[in-house]
Amino acid sequence: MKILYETAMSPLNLMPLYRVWHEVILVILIAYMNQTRMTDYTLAGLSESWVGSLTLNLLCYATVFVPGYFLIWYFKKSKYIERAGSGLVPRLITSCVYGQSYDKLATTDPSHTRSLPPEKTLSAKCMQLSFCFLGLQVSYLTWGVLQEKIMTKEYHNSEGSIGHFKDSQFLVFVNRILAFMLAAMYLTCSRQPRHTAPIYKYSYCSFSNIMSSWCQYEALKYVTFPTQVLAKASKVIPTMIMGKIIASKKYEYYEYVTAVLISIGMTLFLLGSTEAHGTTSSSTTMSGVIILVGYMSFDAFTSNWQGELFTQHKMSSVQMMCGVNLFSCLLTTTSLMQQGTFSLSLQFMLTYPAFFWDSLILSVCSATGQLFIYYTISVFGPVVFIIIMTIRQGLAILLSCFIYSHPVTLMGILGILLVFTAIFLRIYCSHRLKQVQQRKTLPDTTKV
Ligand SMILES: Nc1ncnc2c1ncn2[C@@H]1O[C@H](COP(=O)(O)OS(=O)(=O)O)[C@@H](OP(=O)(O)O)[C@H]1O
Repeated sequence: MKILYETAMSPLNLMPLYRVWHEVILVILIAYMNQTRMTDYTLAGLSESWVGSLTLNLLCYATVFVPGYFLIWYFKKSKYIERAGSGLVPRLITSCVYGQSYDKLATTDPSHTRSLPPEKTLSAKCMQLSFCFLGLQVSYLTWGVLQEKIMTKEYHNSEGSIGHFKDSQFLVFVNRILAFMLAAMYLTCSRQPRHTAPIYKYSYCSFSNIMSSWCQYEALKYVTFPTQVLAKASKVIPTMIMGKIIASKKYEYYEYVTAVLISIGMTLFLLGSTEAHGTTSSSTTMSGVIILVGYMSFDAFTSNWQGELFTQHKMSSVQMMCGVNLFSCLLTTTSLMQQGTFSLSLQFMLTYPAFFWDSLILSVCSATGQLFIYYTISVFGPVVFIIIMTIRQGLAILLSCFIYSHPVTLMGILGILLVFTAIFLRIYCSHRLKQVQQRKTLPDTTKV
């Protein structure tokens, strides 16, 4: 049994294992088609229903995750770390599977024994928050405009042909590859804290991030505009619930109350200021509700998991950006290649040079936006980040009302007032709470 296990898991045998996995996928697909009486349909047909398209995507991602899972399991089971040498490959395997223990580093690396930075003053914190807020708004407002342009614009070339680009997964890939390259370049030229997290841990939030993007695009086909607005405007509530599940976080009452007020205010504003365009559906179906719940859960998981990684491993935001995008590139490339759409999108890029330039600017905005995302989560945590992103949706609508001279209704104005009151309340209560806590701890410190 031991010999069988060792032969199967030997690195030399990994290629056949990988091929076997492809065979397994084909068998599952055929079984799926048989079971659902879809034998006459092609894979393209399968991807037309959301369940089919989701199954296809998940199977493609599984070709990365399943071998990865078995490799990690094998290295841990065989206690690889105890016999790992000092070459490049052992170091790489150790970083991917185990990371470097923070305690171990503290004894060897002086940069890890330094004391914590002093607590920032209120005005310094306000400056930092305004920096994150402005950075996220500018990057993602531009990104939103460009994304809509790419997905709706007709592209022309010098030979007179016209084309529409429709593959959102390719856009996600283009955004991630540039972000990964920029982060990797920055890491090689700058001094960074020692990286302690096992690299595979980034794959969880990378997967949830890709899945939340997929759900977001897919949901548009199955839900009415008000349902979609309600889901997007109330993202802060699932984020807090997920924080309780993942990190056992405790929130104060004022945080729950202001989260609900922000959600109600944003819903009123978005419903009061926009018309129901952009959605192809005139009714909300069960499928739509399932996909929206998926969107909110994956989105809430992503930022909370990232927040937890920052807390546990103290990596820099660029290290996080590099790690997450590494897996996002791996997952999206695998899926695009296996579904045969990668070459089609590249072909589109070659045929329509204007599309190349639009995608490049889109990825630059996305990469800048990601820098701000990771910085905001590392300094202020996932809930503040989600509130800023929720406000972004409101600002995007306000901007379009301003550009296209749409009026903002009374309900919209009430919504804005409610959101700002809730934010003010949140800042005020958090400040008051800190003062009370400081007063409580003051007698203890004077005794010492
Ligand atoms: N936590 C975290 N980490 C990394 N990237 C993230 C995160 N949250 C949002 N995003 C990316 O930001 C893009 C906009 O996301 P959303 O449309 O969900 O944001 S929002 O609706 O404005 O709240 C969107 O980019 P694309 O995936 O390229 O569409 C999200 O993937």
